[in-house]
Amino acid sequence: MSEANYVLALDQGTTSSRAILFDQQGLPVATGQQEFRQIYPQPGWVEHDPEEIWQSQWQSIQACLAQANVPIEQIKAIGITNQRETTVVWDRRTGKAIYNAIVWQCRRTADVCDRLRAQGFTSTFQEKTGLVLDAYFSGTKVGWILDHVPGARQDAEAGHLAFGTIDSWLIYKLTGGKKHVTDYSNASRTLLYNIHTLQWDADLLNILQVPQNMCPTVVDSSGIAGYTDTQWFGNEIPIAGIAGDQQAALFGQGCWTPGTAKNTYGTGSFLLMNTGEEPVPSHQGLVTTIAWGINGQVTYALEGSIFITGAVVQWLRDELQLIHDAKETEDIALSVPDTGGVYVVPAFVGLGAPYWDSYARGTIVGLTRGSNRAHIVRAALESIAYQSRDVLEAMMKDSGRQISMLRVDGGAIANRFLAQFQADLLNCTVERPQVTETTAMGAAFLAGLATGVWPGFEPLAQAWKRDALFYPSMAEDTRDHLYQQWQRAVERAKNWIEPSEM
Ligand SMILES: Nc1ncnc2c1ncn2[C@@H]1O[C@H](COP(=O)(O)OP(=O)(O)O)[C@@H](O)[C@H]1O
Ligand SMILES: O=P(O)(O)OC[C@H](O)CO
Repeated sequence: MSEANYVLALDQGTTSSRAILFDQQGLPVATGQQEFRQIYPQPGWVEHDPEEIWQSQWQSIQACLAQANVPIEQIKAIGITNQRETTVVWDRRTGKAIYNAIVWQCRRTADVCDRLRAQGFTSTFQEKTGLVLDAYFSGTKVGWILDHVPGARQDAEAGHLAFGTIDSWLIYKLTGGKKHVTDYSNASRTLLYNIHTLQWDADLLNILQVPQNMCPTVVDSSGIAGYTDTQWFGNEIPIAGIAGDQQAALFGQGCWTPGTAKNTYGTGSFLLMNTGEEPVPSHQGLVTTIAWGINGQVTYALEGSIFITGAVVQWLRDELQLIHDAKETEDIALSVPDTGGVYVVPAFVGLGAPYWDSYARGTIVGLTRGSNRAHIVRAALESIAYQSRDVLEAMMKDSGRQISMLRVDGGAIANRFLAQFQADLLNCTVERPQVTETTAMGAAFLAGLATGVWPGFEPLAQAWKRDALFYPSMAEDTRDHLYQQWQRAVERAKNWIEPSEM
């Protein structure tokens, strides 16, 4: 009997760590999931404890393997995918982080970015990294840790400290401290990596005051980066896939050719379009990023990063207490024909693409005596689709391509009202896969490609199966009117707080 082959994907997300075992058909056969603490030391600041991240990831692996009951020898590879930009600095001498991980959502370095912009560095960063000078990305977070942890700067200059995004941290742990690596896609989110020369950029490291010796070695997204230490699984399993979660989802959605695009609806939303082997600069508030690198050849993408989408539904549940469960929002939204002119702009942590306004804050406009719970719930769901349209419009302008089909995934797009409204508002067909764990699937694909579990792209394409198509059916004038009103609502949310209030 021939031996079965499996690939273990580790999906380290913003609120939980997941482990999913995929069989050779690309189907998930077992899952483990573990949440961990969100730490909010001040308004606008978000941290995670790196040890808790690791522990939750390890617990999720154990739960997954217990469920699967598959011999370890049949796990041919591990693929890692992660919340991006979140920054860990650890001491090589102890293997311990010197400060909590500063999370992508954290706005603590907004003033540093303001200063750098005022000094005229916007285009330097944009040209070299494809990114916007924003607190979202890792570079200013590393600088903050070096400036605020006593002795850190001296230790960094002496070569004792290592910087990594979450993929690097997990690989460091899994390999028993032997490897300090990251892949092209994660490196491209740091503000320190030149996406054209494919090197850490000396000028940028100098501007942000980060010693180059702290940076990980950049490796392929699909390729053996190291082996797990025997303390974890008994045998050594190759770590053969690494990608930031949004790039992994692009890969898992089968968006392998230029012009194909996906949107993920989780806490935030991330719309990415594959642009092929040439980086496309953005003039519309998007970022240019590396999708993946295979055999040293990188594929680029345009990305619109939206900070709050599914999280607006959590806010309806936890803060406003208008709902008990996210699922209820679908029926509630459908109980009214429209929002009665109400718009929710969920700029809770400022606005990301295409506005990049750290000082925007959330607002509800258009309220009347007749506005009720259903209108607000519906407006909150619609805000997810409007923000995605803001980004899709920018993407079509930047790339010069039409997007007539959008692949979607993530927890919130299970909502059929949202999926249909999205198709209507974009005037584009929305295509949802059966396996919505496309992020983990992408990481598994990258790892399985490198280790011969899948000999090429053809079997991967067969593993992707459609669940549903949503066709646009809204009248053009209705679509235009709704969207124009949304844009007016966004204007009300922009530039709301003072820098001193951060
Ligand atoms: N049926 C639903 N309708 C609307 N939003 C939903 C629904 N189910 C889940 N969500 C939202 O989707 C998000 C969870 O999606 P997930 O992909 O697990 O996110 P993440 O990986 O960012 O934690 C939550 O913010 C939740 O509020
Ligand atoms: O953990 P997620 O799924 O919310 O994704 C976070 C993104 O990678 C941030 O850029």
